[in-house]
Amino acid sequence: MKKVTAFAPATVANVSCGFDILGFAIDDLGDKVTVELKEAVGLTVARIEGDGGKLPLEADKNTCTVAIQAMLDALGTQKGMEISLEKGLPLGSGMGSSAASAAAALVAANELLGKPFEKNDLVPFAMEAERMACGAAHADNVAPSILGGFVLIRDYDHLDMVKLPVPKGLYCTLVHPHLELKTADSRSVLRQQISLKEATVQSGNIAGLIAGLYQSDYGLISRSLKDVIAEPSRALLIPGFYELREAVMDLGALGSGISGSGPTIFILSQGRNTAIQAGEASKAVFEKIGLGVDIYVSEVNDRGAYVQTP
Ligand SMILES: Nc1ncnc2c1ncn2[C@@H]1O[C@H](COP(=O)(O)OP(=O)(O)O)[C@@H](O)[C@H]1O
Ligand SMILES: N[C@@H](CCOP(=O)(O)O)C(=O)O
Repeated sequence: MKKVTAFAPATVANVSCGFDILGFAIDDLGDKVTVELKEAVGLTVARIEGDGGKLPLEADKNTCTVAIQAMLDALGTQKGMEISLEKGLPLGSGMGSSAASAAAALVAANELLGKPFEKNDLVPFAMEAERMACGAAHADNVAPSILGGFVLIRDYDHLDMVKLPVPKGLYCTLVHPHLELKTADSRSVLRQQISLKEATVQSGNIAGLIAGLYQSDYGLISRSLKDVIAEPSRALLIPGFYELREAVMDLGALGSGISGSGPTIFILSQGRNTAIQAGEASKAVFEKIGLGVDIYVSEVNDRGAYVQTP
């Protein structure tokens, strides 16, 4: 085998109360990466489609190649590989765009090398790509993009990751306003200190959300979708954020929050109908503001990144 293509999905990081420690994967929407073995040692990005010419071709600046290089370094080997990227995700969207490219590249390269790594082991390599792209090696996009489902990162020092159960009938609506927000920029607006009271509130909510997922307790999930750490600073960067919340809660959604670092907003609902209605209500909110939006409705994707058969 000389050439492998893999797909990796979009992700919602943080999920309100889980700043940097929780994320889940979305169906269908994502990036596709083809990796081809070459004689001459070195990694090259040959083609990128769907990025409007915005992404770097340099191997040390593209998340595909940075992630693969980290994997080759761990193997203590060098290879010749040519990468082609089909960008399915908008940049700086809060849907884990940089992460999906890295995840797809790693799954393709790992397959090409005869699978020296389990999927779990690929996560630290993708984190190196996140470090390069947004200044922090956070795993809450790359882990769910690679592994699928809801993934909790309990601890970064030992990269202790836990895949959580997904209640049947849980749907996500993604509302992507046509704005670009770089993760590095929306990390820079965060407060570096929080009070004891805020830490207590946030811990209660993350614990509640996880218990709610295990018990398929929609009421508990809904009550726990609150963020007192990142949302207060970041919501100011997203017009219509609070109006949207009011509109979707009125029609029975479980909750809404900033997807990753924004500007995309995620809404969780019990059942597809509510998720679709939440999307329509959100569109109306943004139409009033005069801002275009794309709406996606999806279940939680349990598969994560996978190799595509030709
Ligand atoms: N292959 C890639 N795909 C997406 N973004 C990349 C890629 N390589 C480098 N980047 C950089 O990562 C940044 C986008 O990532 P980020 O701000 O984290 O977006 P998102 O919020 O959608 O995850 C951009 O500055 C972009 O230049
Ligand atoms: N935990 C990170 C998640 C960033 O997600 P992205 O999709 O915006 O890259 C953060 O909140 O900064």
